[in-house]
Amino acid sequence: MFKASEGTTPPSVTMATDEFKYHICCMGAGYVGGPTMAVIAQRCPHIRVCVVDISQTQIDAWNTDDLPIYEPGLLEVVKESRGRNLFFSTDIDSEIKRADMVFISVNTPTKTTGIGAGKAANIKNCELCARKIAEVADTPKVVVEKSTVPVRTAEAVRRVLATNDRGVKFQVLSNPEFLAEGTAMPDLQEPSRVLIGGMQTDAGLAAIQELVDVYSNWVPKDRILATNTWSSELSKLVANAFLAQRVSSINSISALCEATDADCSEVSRALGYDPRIGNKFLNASVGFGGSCFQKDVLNLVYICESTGLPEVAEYWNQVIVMNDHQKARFTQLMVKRMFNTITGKKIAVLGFAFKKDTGDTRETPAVFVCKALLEEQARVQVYDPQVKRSQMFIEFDYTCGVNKDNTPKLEESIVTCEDAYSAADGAHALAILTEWDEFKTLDYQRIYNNMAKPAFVFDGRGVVDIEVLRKIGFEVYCIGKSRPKYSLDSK
Ligand SMILES: NC(=O)C1=CN([C@@H]2O[C@H](COP(=O)(O)OP(=O)(O)OC[C@H]3O[C@@H](n4cnc5c(N)ncnc54)[C@H](O)[C@@H]3O)[C@@H](O)[C@H]2O)C=CC1
Ligand SMILES: O=C(O)[C@H]1O[C@H](OP(=O)(O)OP(=O)(O)OC[C@H]2O[C@@H](n3ccc(=O)[nH]c3=O)[C@H](O)[C@@H]2O)[C@H](O)[C@@H](O)[C@@H]1O
Repeated sequence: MFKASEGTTPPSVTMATDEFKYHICCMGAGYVGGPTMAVIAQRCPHIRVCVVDISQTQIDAWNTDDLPIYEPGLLEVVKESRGRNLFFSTDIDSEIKRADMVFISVNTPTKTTGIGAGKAANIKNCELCARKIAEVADTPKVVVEKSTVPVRTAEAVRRVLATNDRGVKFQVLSNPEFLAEGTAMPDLQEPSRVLIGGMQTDAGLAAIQELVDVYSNWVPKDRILATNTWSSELSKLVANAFLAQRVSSINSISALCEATDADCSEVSRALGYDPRIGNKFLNASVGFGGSCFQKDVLNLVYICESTGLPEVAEYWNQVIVMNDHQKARFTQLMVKRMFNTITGKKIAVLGFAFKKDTGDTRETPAVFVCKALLEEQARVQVYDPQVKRSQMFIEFDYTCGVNKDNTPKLEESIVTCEDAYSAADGAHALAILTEWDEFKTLDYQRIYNNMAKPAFVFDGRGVVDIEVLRKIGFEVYCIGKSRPKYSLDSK
């Protein structure tokens, strides 16, 4: 395979498909497949990259400027290469046939039924991709697991690929993705590391080198780590488990800070100066969300249980227990502080996405908090700059099983608003559930003037300046910070 650095002329806009000497196909045009391939296409103009998906709607959106996902900087990168060497298509068979390398970047959600339900990852989509490749391939291919999968999934992928009846040779690599949503573009353009696992045979090592040659078009060599397949697959699960564990650890301490008048951000600051601990990922919050932390930790728990390691499984399960506790603790605090009843009260929810700079709502803490507020018969007025109303209802149903069939008043109890000010209008409390930058600079005096009194703020993201808001007149509660003392305090 050749590289741009070897003096190849970058292709012109009009380069025909068969003029490209190397073809990549990526199965799955989601949060990972789309951005990852956009960056490969941008950094390797000599490679033709095609992202395929079974969803026509998803592919159609990738072919417009209204991309199916919101990610800062993504549209610019897509526009640079789309139609040149980056394509989005539902013609899966043709693109697999043409490809030298096929990435599998499909969703691997937690199983909801059957063996391992609620814990094990469902790799059905990965297997279906492998079956499709086996069915249509008539030339050798390197198949790359980009999806996060249970350790030893490559073994299954290999066996499925071996069912190809034309004697085609495949190599299977593990190349897990470490991007975080909201920062996907810088994470892909300057990755902390690229991990590639493969068989330690001549053919396996050659396949690893083929993928190294793609990444080394822009990633420094010392950040490309080659290893064996199983270590690579497992490292991805462990990386997410360590990150999630860190959030649960600091969240557990946030509860202790609130009980002792210590300040959790000061504790984080003190910890962060120790280079062995590091200062990242120490922000206490209403709980972690996102499509992967819970899924991957539970998958690790399941793998430990299935390999006869119940103590190890229980250790990691506590990360989830603490996260569930943190989400529940937040709403319990709201109800308690608002005189033990929020029935009929209006609560402004600021932020619905699982973190800032994304429109992704999968496993967002906001859905759990809103569900609890609805159970208390509050009226919820939500504002999020990137989440559409329809998406919120999809999330209620998918994550919590709450829909208009079992909750007839759902649609009228959740009001979606154009901005934070209209959400707060007439509200008894603000609940800040996503750390969008714009929530830091809101005109809180204006908000206070239009709220019912006493006006409460429950900050689940450490966004507001507590002292400024208290001076305005708000009663402010912030995760990990000392609480104002009122007669309701038990201490
Ligand atoms: N979302 C994230 O930030 C990260 C996700 N991951 C992992 O990457 C994988 C993909 O995650 P996302 O991109 O978030 O998922 P996603 O749900 O956004 O996208 C997956 C796409 O695959 C498509 N698909 C499913 N089966 C298919 C098939 N047989 N053929 C073609 N397309 C098919 C779906 O239609 C969907 O568009 C998961 O294993 C996840 O754990 C890893 C790192 C970061
Ligand atoms: O496999 C994945 O899907 C990805 O999962 C995470 O990325 P992501 O979930 O997109 O976002 P994070 O920045 O990790 O945040 C996850 C959750 O933890 C929360 N969080 C994060 C950091 C922190 O200090 N406190 C905290 O509450 C965030 O608000 C968010 O809800 C990892 O950071 C990525 O490396 C990984 O590739």
